[in-house]
Parts: sequence; structure tokens; C-alpha cells
Amino acid sequence: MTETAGLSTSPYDALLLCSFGGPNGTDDVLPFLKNVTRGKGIPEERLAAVGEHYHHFDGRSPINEQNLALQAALRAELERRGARLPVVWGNRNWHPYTVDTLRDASAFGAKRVLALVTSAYASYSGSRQYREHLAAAIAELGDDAPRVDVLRPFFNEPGFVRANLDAIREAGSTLEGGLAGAHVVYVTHSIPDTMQDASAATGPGYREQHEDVRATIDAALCEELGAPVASSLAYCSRSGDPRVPWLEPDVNDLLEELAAAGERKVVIAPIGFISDHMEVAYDLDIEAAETAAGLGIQAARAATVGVRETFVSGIVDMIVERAARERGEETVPVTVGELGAFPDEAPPGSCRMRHGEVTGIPVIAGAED
Ligand SMILES: CC1=C(CCC(=O)O)c2cc3nc(cc4[nH]c(cc5[nH]c(cc1n2)c(C)c5CCC(=O)O)c(CCC(=O)O)c4C)C(CCC(=O)O)=C3C
Ligand SMILES: [Fe+2]
Repeated sequence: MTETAGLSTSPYDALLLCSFGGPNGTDDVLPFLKNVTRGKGIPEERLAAVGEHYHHFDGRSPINEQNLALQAALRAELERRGARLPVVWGNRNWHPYTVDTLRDASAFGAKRVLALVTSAYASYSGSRQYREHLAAAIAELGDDAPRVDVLRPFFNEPGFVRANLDAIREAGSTLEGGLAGAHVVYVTHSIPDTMQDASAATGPGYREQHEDVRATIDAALCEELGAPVASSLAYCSRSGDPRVPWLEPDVNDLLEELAAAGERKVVIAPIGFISDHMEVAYDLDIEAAETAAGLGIQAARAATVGVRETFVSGIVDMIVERAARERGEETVPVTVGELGAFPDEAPPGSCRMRHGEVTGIPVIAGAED
């Protein structure tokens, strides 16, 4: 690849925005849910309930247009900095599928692709499952497959944390009397306890990654307000067999506890999600909002990072840094909080789904075991 003036993202020929995917209409809902839950042991009732969440929005998940907006914002920021890196988009569970996008990229001459997976935090669901998925796509393409690297988890990238902080401050300002005296309820997707344990086997776990972001934001808010901030980490969207333990407290249960303890206003901050997809639009904006209203709690929902400039530009910083590292240059990954940058290649044994058990599914960007 020839370099012109501007930022170098060599050796990469393309950035792949690799996401979850979602249905675009009523007819897509069932086949989409089948894709997601294949081999996962999700009970029929749960599937029917989640299907209803989608039908509530005419079978259309907001996630696809949000990814298109992020793709456009990443393109614009790369272009603004003079980097020539095409941004393509592919999903795990719905069209456009990753394998089709990579086939196209390869046909256009891409030999090396950097993948940005849209989960900020590492766990089986947010990291290894994407790396298995990418390995499968590459295997399917055979000799036509480009080499694919994966950008490290970005939960502690300063722009991502900053964007969440700004959104919490903005939501707080809509409460009576402002953010002072409000309880900040940080929310993320629940995962099974076994998935949490597996995520913590080789480094800071899924919960600990969120706790680190919470501590960073709390400290910044405390400084701004000149007073300590009360906060909690809660979870939403649990599924699976009800007898299997998942991370708690559920956000609705936490709201009840807070009400019983006399809290009257909260900011609900979905730091676990990068855009307002279904878990946010339904589980928080409908369910948790109803719970709060029923308890007499004033609740303001903080925006997700979406395409905020600080977030998008932080991701581009990470892309530039990774490209430089691949060229053999010295780099200093910039992070906030206590945990430091995660490795580019996941260590052996990281984020296996079942505690202590090798899933045996091939991966890229990390050891297979
Ligand atoms: C940690 C995590 C993220 C990361 C946060 C992030 O990346 O943002 C995430 C993202 C997403 N999950 C999504 C949708 C679904 N997830 C399901 C099921 C599950 N998710 C899990 C965890 C996570 N999921 C788990 C442990 C299960 C149980 C089955 C299994 O072990 O895999 C099911 C099946 C029904 C159900 O069980 O609820 C659906 C439909 C969508 C699309 C939303 C839209 O359409 O807008 C997105 C972005
Ligand atoms: Fe999910």
C-alpha cells in the first residue's frame, strides 16, 4: 500500500466493524433469534418474550441503523485525519454477515483487515465468541480470506469513558436539583456466573472491567460536584435457565432496594452498551423506566456513546496505535482507570464459556485453548 501524507494505518487495508446484527422486520425476527440461540439452551418462554420485544418495534432492531451511523462516523474521522482506510461492516447473527463482507473486501484486494468488535468489555459473549465467529468466516473463505486482527477491548479507552461521563452529566442535569444527590445506576448486560468466572481466569473479569469504568467516572463526577457520588453496578437482560445463576442485582431489583432506602432520583447509565439497541430500548427505557415510575423514583437515562465525537475519535486513536504496533513501532496504549490495556492477542484460556472447560472451537487473535 502506498502512503500519502496523513495518518498511516498501514499495514491494514480495511477496518471491519463486526457487530451482533438484528432483524429489520417482522419476518426476520424468528430466523434471527434461531441464529442467536443455536445450541445455547435458552428456554422457549424466554425466546417468545424476546420475540415480543422485537415485535413491539415492528420486528425492527435499532442496532443496524446504529452500526451504519457508526460506520459513517468512523469513515469521517479517519478521513478528517488523512487516513485512507475503508470501513466495512459485518455481523455475527444477521445480514450483512461477516463472511460476505470479508469476501467482498478480499475481492477488492484487502489482504489485512483490522476488526473492531462492538462490545467494549471482554467476556465469552463480547470477545471469544466474536473471535470464534471470525475464525469460522476465515475458514469458510479458505485461500480468499484476508488476515484478520482484532482490536483489543476498548472499555478503558479514554474517549469511551469520557463519552459516558458526559452523557451521565447531561442526564443528571435533567433531574430536579440536578445530579447532586442522585444515585448513579450503571447498567450492563448480565452474563452467567460461569461466564464471569471464565472472563476472570486470565485477567480482570467482565464485572471488574465495569467496576473500573464506574470508579473512573465516579471520581470525575465527585471532583466536578465537590461531593461524593452514590452509585451501583446493576445488570439487565438476563436469560437462560432461571435455575442457573447470572450476575446480579437486576436493575429492577436494585431500583426497589434504592427506593426502600429512600433514594428519590437516579441516573440510569448503560455503560455496557455502545448504542441504544434492544436491551436499552426495551429493558431499560420501557421496563426499568416503569419500575422507577412505580416506585416514585425520578429516573433519567444517560445516552449511550453512539457516535459521540470523543468516542469515535478514541476508537480511531486505538486503530492508529495498533497499526503502528503492527509496523514494529514503539507504542504506548493510553487507558484510564486501574486495569491498563488488554493484550492484542487474548491469553491462553481466556473467556472460555464454561468454567474450566475447553470449548475447542477455533479462534483468531488468541490461543485456541
Ligand atoms: C455480554 C453480552 C452482550 C454485550 C454487550 C454488547 O455487545 O453490546 C450482548 C449483546 C447483544 N445481545 C443481543 C441480543 C440477544 N442476546 C441474547 C442472548 C444472550 N446475550 C448474552 C450476553 C450479551 N449480549 C448472553 C449471555 C445471552 C444468552 C445466550 C448466550 O449465551 O449467548 C439473545 C437471545 C434471547 C435472550 O436470551 O435474551 C438476543 C436476541 C444484541 C442485539 C440487540 C438488538 O437487536 O438491538 C446485542 C448487541
Ligand atoms: Fe445478548
